[in-house]
Amino acid sequence: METPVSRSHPNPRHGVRVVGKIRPFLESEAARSCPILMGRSGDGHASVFFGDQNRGSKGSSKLDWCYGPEEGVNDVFSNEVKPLLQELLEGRNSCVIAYGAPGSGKTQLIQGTEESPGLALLTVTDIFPVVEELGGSINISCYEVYQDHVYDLLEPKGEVLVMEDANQRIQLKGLSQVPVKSISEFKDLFLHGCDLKTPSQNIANDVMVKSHRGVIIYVSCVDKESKQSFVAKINFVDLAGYEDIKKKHDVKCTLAESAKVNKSLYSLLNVVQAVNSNQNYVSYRESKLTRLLQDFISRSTGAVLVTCMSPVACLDTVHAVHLASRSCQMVNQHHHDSIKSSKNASRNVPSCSPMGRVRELDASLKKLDISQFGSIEKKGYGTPSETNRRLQPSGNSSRKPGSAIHASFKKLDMSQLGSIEKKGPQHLGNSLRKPGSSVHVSIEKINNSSMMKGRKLFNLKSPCIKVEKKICASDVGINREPSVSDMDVSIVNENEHSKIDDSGPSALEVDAVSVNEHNCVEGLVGIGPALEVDVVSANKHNCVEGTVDIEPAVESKLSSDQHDDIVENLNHNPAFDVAASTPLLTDKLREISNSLKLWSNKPIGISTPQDDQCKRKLSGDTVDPQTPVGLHHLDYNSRFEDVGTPQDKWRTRSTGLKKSLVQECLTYLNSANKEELKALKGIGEKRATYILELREETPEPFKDVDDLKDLGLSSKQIRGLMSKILGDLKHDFWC
Ligand SMILES: Nc1ncnc2c1ncn2[C@@H]1O[C@H](COP(=O)(O)OP(=O)(O)OP(=O)(O)O)[C@@H](O)[C@H]1O
Repeated sequence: METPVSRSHPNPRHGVRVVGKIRPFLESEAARSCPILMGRSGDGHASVFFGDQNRGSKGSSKLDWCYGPEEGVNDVFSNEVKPLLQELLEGRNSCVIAYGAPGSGKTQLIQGTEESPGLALLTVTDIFPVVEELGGSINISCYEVYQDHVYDLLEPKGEVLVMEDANQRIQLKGLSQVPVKSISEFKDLFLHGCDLKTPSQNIANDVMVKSHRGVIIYVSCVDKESKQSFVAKINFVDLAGYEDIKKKHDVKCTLAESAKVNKSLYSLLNVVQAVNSNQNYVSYRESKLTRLLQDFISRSTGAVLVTCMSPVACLDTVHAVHLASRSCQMVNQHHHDSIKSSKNASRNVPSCSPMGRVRELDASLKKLDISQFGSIEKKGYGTPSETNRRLQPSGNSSRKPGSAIHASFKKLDMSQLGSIEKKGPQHLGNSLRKPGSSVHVSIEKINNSSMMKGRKLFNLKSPCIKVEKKICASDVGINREPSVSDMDVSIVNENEHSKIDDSGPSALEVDAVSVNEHNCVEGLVGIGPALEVDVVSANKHNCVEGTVDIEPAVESKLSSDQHDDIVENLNHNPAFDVAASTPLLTDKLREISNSLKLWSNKPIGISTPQDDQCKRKLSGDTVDPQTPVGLHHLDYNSRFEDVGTPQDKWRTRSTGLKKSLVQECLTYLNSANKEELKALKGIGEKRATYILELREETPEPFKDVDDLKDLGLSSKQIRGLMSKILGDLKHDFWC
């Protein structure tokens, strides 16, 4: 273990720091080999190494910082928690989360013991005198999240409801707040009061359960300067242990229980990642845990997620740290910057739209350290140097301001999980392009059966080329900042190997394209109405990896055999195993599969003007791609209206129909009067009154089906409720 390096404090402390803490060896572990090692850099970051035997699942992970076994809880407190307390006393919420595999020291870190206090007790000890001096007070709540339900640990009653008020603050209805008048009172309540039989144990009949537990410390004070009173809170969360549910299972808790725990942990890490990469949409609603933490984890609050590790590497720990690593600030900083510039460059799709959200979520995948997915690297591709040689530009590489970029992506081999190779770059010389001229990006996706292709010409009021990495500015010589927002390509990062072309009519659109130093295209690529490639990123071997989402084809359709082949390939791709522990990727794979199914189900009656060209390209001829003529005039409706059986049309529309029916139900619940509400299945006097109360706080409290869970309704009850509403609507319609 190396000597500690002093850690830099980001200032101000916003977002979530993801740090590691390796606990000391226990007696039983001392004799064992394969310790976890760490390295810390002078610029305030750390890497955790897992040793040779874990190399298969990636030998190291980056974190925002890491504390070694020789460092105590006090070190974590002074470096990570103290800066948050400063903010707490100024009225800002914050949060400290202990995450990790079972037995990694989470409870010891958060709760500790009388002799060796954890972070929560150290916090109260630290702030108590200050709050007293300010004439303020401290209250606490202790809770447990078990199977996506929240329970009070200090005054156990029914379930605690997690709700959002009119100011979009989270209210924990039914969670008691107990005043604490001294540090010893806090100790009694926190260390001993919560150790009685918990609600989850009651539910599970005394069986050992896996649940998240937390203590919220509320500080009520009067601001010295403004003389205004405020309540700020800090939440200490001891998460249930992350466990690979595929391995031989602990008989004490069920598989379903572990799966639920992992799901909530994934959703938490997704939230942390979204916050740290400054995404517009943060999926707090994914689980009760994230909903509960909504007020504590945001860009405007400070938080720290401590990834606890046993000192001996085991697979659960390795996976837990890898997952944490993708959410850390350091890993997401670049992505944050690129999203920011992407937003500046502006696109037609507003980021708050569902598609925008999907794209932002997908974009986050790109910032995964791709070597995590080493197993999906395209084999036989040559070393980076070989690749570079092959990709040397053949023409004059100098580029003038305003010149055009032609990024051509060829060969989408679905069996490689959507690997896209940028082949045969050619420079078209000093193709001058003035502001207002166009960029032609051609996207071509060809698998063995020449699936599809398409391209986009988009107009630029000014060049939108951003120079990055190893690009020599004099070589490129292009304006670095787009000055006009009217452009379809948000970011184009190019290097000296990029190819230029500025011909062809408009057909498809591309969101963001970047080229890394190995001449690989990476970024977020959305291709208009015809195709959809969400995330593409490149690894160091010049292979593009990521998630590819393909929307209904325009030019050709997959036969069911082709579809099965692709799904089969995806299923047999070693990456799929890795994906199982990487929720976003798994979700995307599911989406790919669904999209492909949908696709193969739809007969598309569009002629395939590019067929010949596809064939020519497959046969190896280098031909500049041509935009499908008139493709952009077609919208989905016109494409599907005149083709297929009524059943096909129904399938095409049913998703939209379902969504609108759900929306109808929510609108009904947001507007029905008390009597109408009470006439619904599952809604009695109490719930109807409660809904009306909610409406007073927020005019439309139900925006999502998940919101109905806040009424304490089970999924079955929600289905019954919706059936009743829809039944009534149907009745009204026919009468
Ligand atoms: N800093 C430490 N110093 C000494 N022992 C420690 C330390 N941290 C943890 N331990 C010991 O390691 C063991 C596991 O710790 P702990 O119960 O905190 O893990 P956990 O991650 O909360 O486990 P679980 O997920 O099963 O609740 C305990 O025996 C604890 O005493």
